Amino acid sequence: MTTTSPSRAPAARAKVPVTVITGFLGAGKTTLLRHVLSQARGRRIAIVVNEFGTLGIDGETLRSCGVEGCREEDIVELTNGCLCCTVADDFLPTMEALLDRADPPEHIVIETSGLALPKPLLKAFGWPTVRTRMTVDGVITVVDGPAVAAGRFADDPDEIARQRQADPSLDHDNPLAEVYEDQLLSADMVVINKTDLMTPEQIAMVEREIRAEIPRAVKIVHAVDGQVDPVVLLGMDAAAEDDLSARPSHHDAEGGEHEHDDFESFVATIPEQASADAFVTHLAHVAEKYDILRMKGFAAVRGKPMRLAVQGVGSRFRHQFDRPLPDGAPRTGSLVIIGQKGLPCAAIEADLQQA
Ligand SMILES: Nc1nc2c(ncn2[C@@H]2O[C@H](COP(=O)(O)OP(=O)(O)OP(=O)(O)O)[C@@H](O)[C@H]2O)c(=O)[nH]1
Repeated sequence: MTTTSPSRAPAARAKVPVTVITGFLGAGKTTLLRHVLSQARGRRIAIVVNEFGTLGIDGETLRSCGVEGCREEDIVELTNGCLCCTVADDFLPTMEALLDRADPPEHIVIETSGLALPKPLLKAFGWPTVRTRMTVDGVITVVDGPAVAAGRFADDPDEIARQRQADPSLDHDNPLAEVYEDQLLSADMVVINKTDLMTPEQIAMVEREIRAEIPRAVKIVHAVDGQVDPVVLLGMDAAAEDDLSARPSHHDAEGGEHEHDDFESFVATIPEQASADAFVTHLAHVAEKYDILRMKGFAAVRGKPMRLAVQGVGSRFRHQFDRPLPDGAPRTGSLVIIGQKGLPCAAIEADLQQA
């Protein structure tokens, strides 16, 4: 026989489960979220999207997902900076507003920005205004498998040894490694994504590396285009907000301060392009030349009534004509460009003026 404390049961049942999806820039979070929405089977899921960069492209991508039953008002964007820094101002009021709706969501999924450290967000679920009303069902960390296999998030051991002589407290020389590590350490489940671009040996190696990184038993799944059954992703019942000490973070070490000063982003306006393929080839070249981490946005192509959506992670690009450009709209486009601090924005912008 199971016994339940009568005083706890109703409150526990009333809590709305919240799944947090984290993962570095371009790992495939929005793609995974689209898949979840396409498989929602009538379940009322609200989405909160936070982006680094102000164009709101993830929100747009999700809104144009074309999934039946996916309502525009269920997608809320927070573009005022990284969630981990704006918890009290933006995040909590947004969550409360969702819960106060006449038809509150059955499940909320939060997509954090690719540069967010998830721990401050998890801490926010302990705040009195939301603590009794929602719980973190699970933290899903999406990993760009090929990027890990290529050593994108690895430190350089020689460089660390050299820097430690000057500063013994230093534990990373690669700013990407810090963000990646924090995101892994907060996970209840890790999705190794983009396995279509990996050999079985690379997948096994990345899985071993991830297991070595995380001190707890965490489920690891593999995916192509984020296609993991929502039954696996949602309903983990982890109550992560009660388990924060098992999820160490660089944010703790920094005394709760976290400026995103290792990275920078800007928006470039793009003239109408002569050809989609030539444009994307040029973008890949620019990404490579300036070591750009992420580019995403839209462009107009001569003679085409549809808008060209482009997504670049490093120098790997995907593009598609996704929707009609409004009549009379200027035939220019916009791209968000994100890189490490010191990105030569003016030079990149100049290179992108080629039509
Ligand atoms: N080849 C391949 N590409 C993928 C896969 N999953 C996602 N992508 C592509 O990777 C790019 C980035 O995917 P997103 O889902 O936008 O990544 P994200 O993590 O939401 O990106 P940010 O929000 O900018 O951090 C897009 O061009 C996707 O189509 C995959 O499994 N294989």
